[in-house]
Amino acid sequence: MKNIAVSARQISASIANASILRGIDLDLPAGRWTSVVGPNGAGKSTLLKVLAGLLRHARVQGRVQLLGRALADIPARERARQLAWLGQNESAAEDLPAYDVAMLGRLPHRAWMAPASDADHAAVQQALHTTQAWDWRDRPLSELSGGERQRVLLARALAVQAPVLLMDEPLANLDPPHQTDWLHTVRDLVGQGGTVVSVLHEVSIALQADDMLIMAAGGVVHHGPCQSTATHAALEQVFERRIQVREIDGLWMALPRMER
Ligand SMILES: Nc1ncnc2c1ncn2[C@@H]1O[C@H](COP(=O)(O)OP(=O)(O)OP(=O)(O)O)[C@@H](O)[C@H]1O
Repeated sequence: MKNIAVSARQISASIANASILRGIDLDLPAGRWTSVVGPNGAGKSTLLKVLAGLLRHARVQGRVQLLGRALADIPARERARQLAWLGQNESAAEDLPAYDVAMLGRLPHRAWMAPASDADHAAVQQALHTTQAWDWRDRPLSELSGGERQRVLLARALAVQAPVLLMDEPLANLDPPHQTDWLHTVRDLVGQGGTVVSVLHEVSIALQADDMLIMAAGGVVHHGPCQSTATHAALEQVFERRIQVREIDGLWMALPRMER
């Protein structure tokens, strides 16, 4: 049987009496990258927040397990070591230098008020080099461009060195070469046994994942391998056949469908 990193049973969520997620069941295998795609408003970000235990202002029903334990039973610090999070349009400590922002990812590893250890500095340095954000480590977050800022926030998530990494639109503001770098970073993490779940609007990048979770109207309409024709058909369907999935140079890509 596959090792399951994150599982959800009968997840429903409502905010201000509006139903946002409806009866979601899923098992996300460990050591794989799952991309979550679907139209605007489908509930992707909400689902990711539920999986991370971050949806406090909503009424959430159902059960989430992280690495075989009920998420609600895992103490906050331990959870923060096991599950790293990169949110969408996240506000962060804007006045802090990039290095210190990335160091925030090490907080779950540090004793209260303890100085950063050699291991903490090594993790932060490695993360900032991985996202190519090392050169502006001394600059405050508020002075960075959108893409530079995103790479620092990604470094913060990587610095946690958690076995499970959830990311909501991690490619926001990243230029194409850094999108490719992100792809390689995720592949490396998964190659080392990590589990990555990412909400993506860049469908061609999402198709490079191992598995794809396709959402619409608060539910999961398909969950399967990115290579499978059933996944490609579900993808074209959920986007109203306004995209088409094609193989180019051995890679599955989503292209706009030009005929109307
Ligand atoms: N705080 C909130 N109050 C009311 N409705 C909300 C709130 N947050 C989300 N929603 C609604 O829940 C639905 C799902 O939102 P969610 O952000 O999860 O969608 P999404 O699939 O991530 O969308 P997008 O692709 O546009 O980012 C949307 O209709 C949204 O308007």
